[in-house]
Amino acid sequence: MTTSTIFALASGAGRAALAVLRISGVDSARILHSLAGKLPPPRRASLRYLRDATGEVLDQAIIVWFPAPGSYTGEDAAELHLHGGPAVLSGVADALTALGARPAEPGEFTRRAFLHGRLDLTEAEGIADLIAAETSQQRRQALAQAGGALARRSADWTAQCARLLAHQEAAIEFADDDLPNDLGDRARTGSKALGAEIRADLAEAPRGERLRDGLVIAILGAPNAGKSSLLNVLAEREAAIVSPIAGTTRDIVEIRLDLGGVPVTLCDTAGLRETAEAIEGEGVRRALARAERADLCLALFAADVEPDPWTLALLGPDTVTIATKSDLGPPTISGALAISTRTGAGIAALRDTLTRAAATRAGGEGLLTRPRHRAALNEAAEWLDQAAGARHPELVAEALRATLRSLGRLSGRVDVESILDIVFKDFCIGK
Ligand SMILES: Nc1nc2c(ncn2[C@@H]2O[C@H](COP(=O)(O)OP(=O)(O)OP(=O)(O)O)[C@@H](O)[C@H]2O)c(=O)[nH]1
Ligand SMILES: [K+]
Ligand SMILES: [Mg+2]
Repeated sequence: MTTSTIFALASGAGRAALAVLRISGVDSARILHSLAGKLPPPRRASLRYLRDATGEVLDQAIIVWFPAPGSYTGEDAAELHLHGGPAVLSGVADALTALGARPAEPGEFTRRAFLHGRLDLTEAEGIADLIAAETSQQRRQALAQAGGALARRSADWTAQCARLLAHQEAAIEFADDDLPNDLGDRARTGSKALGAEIRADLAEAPRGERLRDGLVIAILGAPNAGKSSLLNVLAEREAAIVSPIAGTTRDIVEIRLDLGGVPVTLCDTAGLRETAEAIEGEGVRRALARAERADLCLALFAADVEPDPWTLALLGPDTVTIATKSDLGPPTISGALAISTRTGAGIAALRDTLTRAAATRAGGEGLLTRPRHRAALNEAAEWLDQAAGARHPELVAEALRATLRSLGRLSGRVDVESILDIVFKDFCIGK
């Protein structure tokens, strides 16, 4: 299927104690042999001198030989555990190129693993997510997907659907016989049940997608409400400029937070007010746009001023009302969580509230983690509705075949070329 032999640095770039270089493809054995001498036993680490064609020693390295099919890609493959210096890496890369290997494209190792049936598309996506995971919950979700949680579910749906189709086709086949024949009814009721099963998982899809993407929380309020001060307290560093001058913040300032395992982008925004000043006006426009896109807004009202109409207009189910500067007096708005960045009062309670809010929106690992999954399964569920409602046996069978195609798109068994590029473009080189 693939004729070239590829190589790439599988570990991080830059000077390091070790660097792991990975090789995969039909020429791996020959290349490893000319670089390091006689091949070591499969999957056993051996210490070797690596030499180029002139016999010059490039490094002393640990090498591991993975003959096909027992490798990550399913092809003949090898790993070189080198000393992580730039001259070692360039020397070995030059030697590999001279021996006929070429640098890998991003995600090419995993793409080959997919093509050789080592993993399905959802497992490949899980690996990309695992590499990108920043929090413990993201890691758990990615590990489950890489370990085949969605692949197994999708294989189960596919098997159920194939069985329904077989019943339906049998019903068509034996329609003229005198045999009692409820197979067609079974296919229709089974389609309905399978559709309901898929829809139950679809209902949970937003959580998995949100955990993968992370939540966006925006801080909003009038100028001097204490937005930047709050961002700095939650970030535990001076990320944004704080000053007594109203209209200090103009650009959106973003920091990353880990709220109980849910990754969050917290955004500080320009104070909301009517302004003739062009730059501040643009800041207000951006603040409102961010509020629109945010999963959650923190609406801030300072104790020393009356609530402003701009911030009041934002209140709703996805806002947390916060009374700031509680050291200056009682809240001016009811139902608010009172905080003071000056004394630290209410900050721990706010952190708890935010962690709970994050957990309801993205907490717990989800089975479906990408819009691609949702699209394929929505399509499958719609075809199952058609199968359940169709009168003509041929139409039931046709709808079930379409369901199989939609499910195949999820695992990557049909329409492969069109989805491969979308999935593997997110990968890093060496994976
Ligand atoms: N007394 C008191 N002052 C505070 C508190 N939090 C912030 N301030 C002060 O309020 C002023 C404005 O704070 P910022 O954090 O810059 O307010 P902001 O909402 O970001 O303001 P803009 O960016 O201009 O919209 C600063 O002088 C802060 O020191 C607080 O809890 N108590
Ligand atoms: K300010
Ligand atoms: Mg500010």
